[in-house]
Amino acid sequence: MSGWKLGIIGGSGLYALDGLEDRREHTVETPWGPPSDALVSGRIGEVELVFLPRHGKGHRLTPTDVPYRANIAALKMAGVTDVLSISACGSLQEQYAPGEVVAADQFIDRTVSREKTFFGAGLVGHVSMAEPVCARLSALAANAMEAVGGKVHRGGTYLAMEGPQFSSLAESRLYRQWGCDVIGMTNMPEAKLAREAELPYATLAMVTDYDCWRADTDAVTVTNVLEIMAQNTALARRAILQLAHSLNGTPRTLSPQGIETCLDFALITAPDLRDPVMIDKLRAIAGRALGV
Ligand SMILES: CSC[C@H]1O[C@H](OP(=O)(O)O)[C@H](O)[C@@H]1O
Ligand SMILES: Nc1ncnc2[nH]cnc12
Repeated sequence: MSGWKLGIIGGSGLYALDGLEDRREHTVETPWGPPSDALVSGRIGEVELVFLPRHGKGHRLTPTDVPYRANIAALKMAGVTDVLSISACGSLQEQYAPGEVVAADQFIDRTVSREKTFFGAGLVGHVSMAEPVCARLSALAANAMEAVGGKVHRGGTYLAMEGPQFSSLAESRLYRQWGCDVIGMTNMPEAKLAREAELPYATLAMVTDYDCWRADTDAVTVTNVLEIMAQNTALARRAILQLAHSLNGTPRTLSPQGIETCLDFALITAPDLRDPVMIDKLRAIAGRALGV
């Protein structure tokens, strides 16, 4: 086998992934509860994939209610090596038109009502989020998206808002002044949790609308988003399969950014004072670093 096992988190409009060989569905449980839905696993040649619809099939979960910790833990427990998010997003800049893709590499987290860490009392950890995205995975995903005809902008800042309401005009203008490129409701704390689980993470943010800041363009609605996402989804599916095809024959090596060992520099609680219950719970995502 190539050693690649891609975890794919499908966002709005992407609730299933066809075309996998040896397709299986597993209902799983994690120490943080059940993930958004059953995991669907399969392979393309030698590359394994595990698909999870972020909002559940039929889009049952709000961005606030998505069980981000359980989702990342379920993918880690399934043995995935890398996590690629596919997300709908609003454009905050003229140059990102609906139908195009931003391979975002930075985030601003404005979410306020979510569990954002696996750590806690009895086992404290602080990972670096200076480079929140795995540059290698992001480039591979961007290449795959371009190979199937997508227009990709490499790099960009994704503003994660709480939602579920879309932004006011004043907020949208503020985020533009901050230099943000796209806006969505889900990539945080997902990217933070992936890092805590030592999983390389990247996102293809698929532009569906111009939010509400652009003169003479109607403000975003779910109807606009789903209309564009219907076209984007076909492209996203092709890009995922292309990514897997492109990795066949390339044995996986560790991420050049050291993401798979980042907890070596993150755990601060004195070993003899660590809470055994927390250690046991964290075994699922941090067993390597904890030596359990
Ligand atoms: C249906 S529009 C708003 C919704 O779409 C995006 O979700 P995802 O990132 O899972 O594609 C956005 O973040 C909101 O959750
Ligand atoms: N304009 C927008 N704001 C937040 N999330 C979105 N998802 C898609 N479009 C969005």
